[in-house]
Formats: sequence, structure tokens, C-alpha cells
Amino acid sequence: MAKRTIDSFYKRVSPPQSKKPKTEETPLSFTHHPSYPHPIAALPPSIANPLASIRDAQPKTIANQPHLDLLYFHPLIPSPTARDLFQFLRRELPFYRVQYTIRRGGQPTQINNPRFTTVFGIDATSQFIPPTRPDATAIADTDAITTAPSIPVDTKTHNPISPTKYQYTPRPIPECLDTLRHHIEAAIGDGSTYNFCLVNYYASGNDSISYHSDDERFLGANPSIASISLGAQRDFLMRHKPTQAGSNQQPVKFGLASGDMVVMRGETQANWLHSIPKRKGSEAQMGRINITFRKAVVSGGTDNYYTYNVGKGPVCRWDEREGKMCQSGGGT
Ligand SMILES: O=C(O)CCC(=O)C(=O)O
Ligand SMILES: [Fe+2]
Repeated sequence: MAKRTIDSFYKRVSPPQSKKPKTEETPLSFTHHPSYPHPIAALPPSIANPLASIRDAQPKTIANQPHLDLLYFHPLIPSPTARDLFQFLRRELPFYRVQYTIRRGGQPTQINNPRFTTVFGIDATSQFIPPTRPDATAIADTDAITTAPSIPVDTKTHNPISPTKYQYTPRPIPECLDTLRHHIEAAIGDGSTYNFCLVNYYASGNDSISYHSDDERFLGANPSIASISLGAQRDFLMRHKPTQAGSNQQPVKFGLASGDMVVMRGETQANWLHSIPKRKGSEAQMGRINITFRKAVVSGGTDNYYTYNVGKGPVCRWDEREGKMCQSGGGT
């Protein structure tokens, strides 16, 4: 049987032919997977081709504060491509407005995520591979090649994982985001690899993420987190965690623009907090997408990421006529 990479495995089919003349924006193919609420378009060449050059982008190193270790690509993606990628991802990805309950002071308290989120990927104990084929004749059947979905298997044994291993059905990173992953791993060039892609959509200046650090144990020690900004410019604030010497340091502020990438690595997560505060002003009504690539090393990471970024609520899609995210019916 011919050896095929995981990347080449995703089903690629042409969209239904219509009488409309083809424009550059017409998606050429889709990633299909039973875990997706809908097929997810692959990048059109008008975005995929210029994106290939981001591998050569040169970052600035920011390590002028205790425990801070950042790479700042300003920009990573040139502005026309960043704009097209923003519009493409907003239109094509499924998003969620996740709600969950925590106990606060002994009382169950409902938390509403103040932004739209979505996630793809699986931790390092599992991986997506094409299902094995019994004989070579199946390969001759192009339809069989293109319709079989990739399946999650145990990384060590390559046996299919138990259906009860995870609380949520993990989703493979779709081709449009996996292409980006390959390019940014090359641009960062320090050997970091990623198996998760989290996407935030801030619909306006009223959406935000409060101070936190991505220092969960399931990311291992000194995790590398690559964070890409598209769309509206927003302030990214970082401040050192409180120390014995006090906590009244001024935050470090980056005005993250469309196409920028910040890589947080080394001891950064263990020692620093970061946030995107709410904002007013001219760009406040514009949307912003943030994409983070991360590597979860144990299975708890998969459950955590799907719980807080997909959840159990309805899927939302961008509605061009309404100019906003709308619930698209059905489940997750
Ligand atoms: O939107 C951003 O730039 C930051 C997002 C973030 O910190 C996160 O998702 O953990
Ligand atoms: Fe974060």
C-alpha cells in the first residue's frame, strides 16, 4: 500500500458545480470529518500561496524582563493576506459561546466565555491516522480514499483509542489551520511542534480574555505557545505574577496588529499573566481572531480544551448578511 501522510488523508472533494462564474474566493476543497459540525474549506490559492512565505519572517526577541522569553513577529503575515485569512476563518470555522459552571465560595456559578471559541487537535498520547486498508484494490477506488476519515489511535500501539478515553470527540486540525501550523513551526525554527489549535473570535471591543497564564500541567514544563492576531488591533497586556517583592509592576503592553505573532516560551507561562482587556474606540466594533498553537502532552489536555472551547452548546457560524455570528442550529 502506498505510504500516505496524515495531511494528505483528509477528504478533498470539489464543491457542487454552479452556473456562477468561478471567482478567486471560491473554496476549492473541504476537510470532512465526522467530528466536525460541517465540512471546513481548505485555503484557496489566493491565501495559501502568499502564506508560504511567512516561513522566512524574522522575529524580534524580547527577554528584557525577569523570566520573559518572547518572539515577536511584527508582522508575520503581510496585511492583504492577513485580511483575507481573517475573513476566510471567520466565515468557515464553527464557533461556540461556551458556558460552564464553577464553584465560587461554595456556590455553583455560571461562567459565560466573553468571546467565541473553537478548538482542534489531540494530545500527544493519541494521533490521527488514516484507517488501515485490507488490500491494494481499495486504493484503486479513489472514492474510498477520499471518503474514509482519519481516526484517533494510541500513539505508542497504533491501536484505535477507546471511545471512552475522552469526554468529547477530538477533532483533527483542518487543512486550512494545519497549513498555517506547518509554516509557523518553520518560521519559529526552534524545534517547537504543536498538536492543538485554539481559535478565539472577539466580535467587538466588548469581548475579552482576563489575566491568566497558560501554565496547565498538561502542557508540560516551559510550554511554547504561538499566538497569531488577525483583524482589529487589540492591546495584549502582560504582567509578572506576584512575587515576594510585590506585584505592583507596570504591565508590558503590545498593540497587536493584524498579521502579528507572539510566541511565549521558556519560563514565561510559569511567571507571567496575559490578557486582552475590553476596549472602546474606533476599532472597538471590528472583529478580531486570535489563533494559538500549543502542544498538550497528556490526555487531560484534550478534555480540558474541548470542555472550555467547544462545550455542549449550539454551533455558531458567521452570517455575512447579518454581519455577525449566528447560531446555526443542531448540536456541536
Ligand atoms: O487573544 C489573544 O491574543 C490571547 C488569547 C489567549 O491568551 C488564550 O487564548 O489563552
Ligand atoms: Fe492565553
